[in-house]
Amino acid sequence: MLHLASQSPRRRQLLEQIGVAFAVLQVDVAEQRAANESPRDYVSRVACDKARAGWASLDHAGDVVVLGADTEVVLDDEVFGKPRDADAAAAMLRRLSGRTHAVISVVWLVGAAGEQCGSCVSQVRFAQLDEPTIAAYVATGEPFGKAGAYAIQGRGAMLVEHLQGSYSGVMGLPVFETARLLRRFGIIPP
Ligand SMILES: Cc1cn([C@H]2C[C@H](O)[C@@H](COP(=O)(O)OP(=O)(O)OP(=O)(O)O)O2)c(=O)[nH]c1=O
Repeated sequence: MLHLASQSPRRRQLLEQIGVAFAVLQVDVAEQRAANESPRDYVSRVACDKARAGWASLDHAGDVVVLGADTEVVLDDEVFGKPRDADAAAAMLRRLSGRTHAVISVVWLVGAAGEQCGSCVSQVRFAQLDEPTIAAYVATGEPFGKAGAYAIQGRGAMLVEHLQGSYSGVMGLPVFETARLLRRFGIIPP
């Protein structure tokens, strides 16, 4: 049985999209990048921490596999997590305006058979955003709870001029890489 160690509705939606049955686990993991930790290593560590915390919370009866994932926006080696308020959201969007940033998504599966990960890095180019556009977007409330203060699956799609990489990865769970892992763990057929 697959357990999703995530509160993200996007991750639930993407797993449902590929027809996988799963249960949701609540885990609480600190998201704090260490000094000298690369953005890629940071995202991977947090995703792994989520999966391990989920695994630790279960009694391991039966064939249990836990999925943890993390997604962050990276610009100039700076990691943009979820904005804490409207000012922080507007500041992130100002920084992303007219530039190309990376979205790193890492997924870990933890089970009795061991631990494995998959990852993807997408490049997203934002249109030039003026202040009224930023203010109107923040006022929709959509930036909250989203890394980089936007949602490509929502109104935020209007800000994205170009995407190279994985749409589902930007949304929070790279489906291709996730499916490959789920096959290896016997959750979906080969
Ligand atoms: C860039 C981008 C991010 N996001 C979301 C996906 C993730 O939910 C969130 C990044 O935060 P995460 O810390 O990866 O995930 P989370 O806090 O939502 O959920 P949990 O830790 O319980 O697994 O940003 C979008 O929905 N659309 C986007 O376009």
